[in-house]
Amino acid sequence: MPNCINFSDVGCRSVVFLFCNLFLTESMEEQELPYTLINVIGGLGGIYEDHVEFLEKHLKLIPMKDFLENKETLRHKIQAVFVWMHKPVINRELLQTLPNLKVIVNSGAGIDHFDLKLIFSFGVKLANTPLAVTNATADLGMTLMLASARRIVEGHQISVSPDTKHFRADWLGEEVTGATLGIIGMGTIGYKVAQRAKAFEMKILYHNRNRRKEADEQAVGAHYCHKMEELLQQSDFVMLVVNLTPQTHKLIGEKELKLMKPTATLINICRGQVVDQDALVNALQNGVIKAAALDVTYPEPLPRDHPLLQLKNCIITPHIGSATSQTRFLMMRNMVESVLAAVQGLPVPNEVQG
Ligand SMILES: O=CC(=O)O
Repeated sequence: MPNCINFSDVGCRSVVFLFCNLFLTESMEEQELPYTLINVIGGLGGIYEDHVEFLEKHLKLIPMKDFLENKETLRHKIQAVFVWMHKPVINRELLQTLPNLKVIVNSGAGIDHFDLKLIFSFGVKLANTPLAVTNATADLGMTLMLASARRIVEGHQISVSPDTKHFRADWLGEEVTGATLGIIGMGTIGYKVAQRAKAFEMKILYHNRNRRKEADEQAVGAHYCHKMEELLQQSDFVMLVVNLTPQTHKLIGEKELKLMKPTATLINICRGQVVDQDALVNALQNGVIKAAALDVTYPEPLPRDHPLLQLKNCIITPHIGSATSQTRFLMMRNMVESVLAAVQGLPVPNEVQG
């Protein structure tokens, strides 16, 4: 029975697919498609083409533009809001406008862009897609670490440059194999990073609010650092994988960067605001640390004249942790599944607890 599935216990992507299939097939037959407001700009233009058929089979999608043009007719019908990629504007006014709203579903794991107290005060549920994004995001963390260590972006630029004199025998990167990786935030994604780093024979340190079970630590050979300072001082690569909360806002600032080795690299795959960006620019310009590799910044994208974009020792990707076709499709399916469960009054998979 779909309402018996505890998705938080499901570790295997294929099992999630299987259960989703059962759930979606049953619910489709029994229910009128739920009216779902979707935060895309202009028609369904912000949705991947190969998602549209699936989405329209299960949900009656109302793009924001259509909603705004026919607010009075639609507002009582909307049961769900589908927040796809863009930062949503879920504010009091919208919540007041939608009296029958049951659930907001968010693509991705991070929910720092929602006012949870406000949403829950309207009796509305919130669901995200934390399981779907773990592998792709951990893969990107490894990609950034390797790309930075081996200077892949510079290497590419040299290779495509018309000036062949750019090839230099003394052009060297750093070895990842055997180096020390400090993971700050050992949730599901942090742990996936550790599993991958183990295969690179890295020494793994981690800092987390709660220490992991001994068996988890042993499985990846990770050593717990109660004090983050200890991890910063010892690591060759420091990877940030925390949720953005008031406690983690600018967690890494001038003081923390100074604790890092001058040969170390900072990798950020969580949220830009976890790092004091001005302090990072200063550290990269003055050799306080060797390099940075960032999938996240603030704002996103950075203004074209931002100093981080001028630095050779900083590589930046445009917040693409979950951006693989497989993961994005799974996220979308998980979100549909949460909408269908909520409108049927069933336990909502991936529901964020208040
Ligand atoms: O940023 C990506 C996510 O929140 O999953």
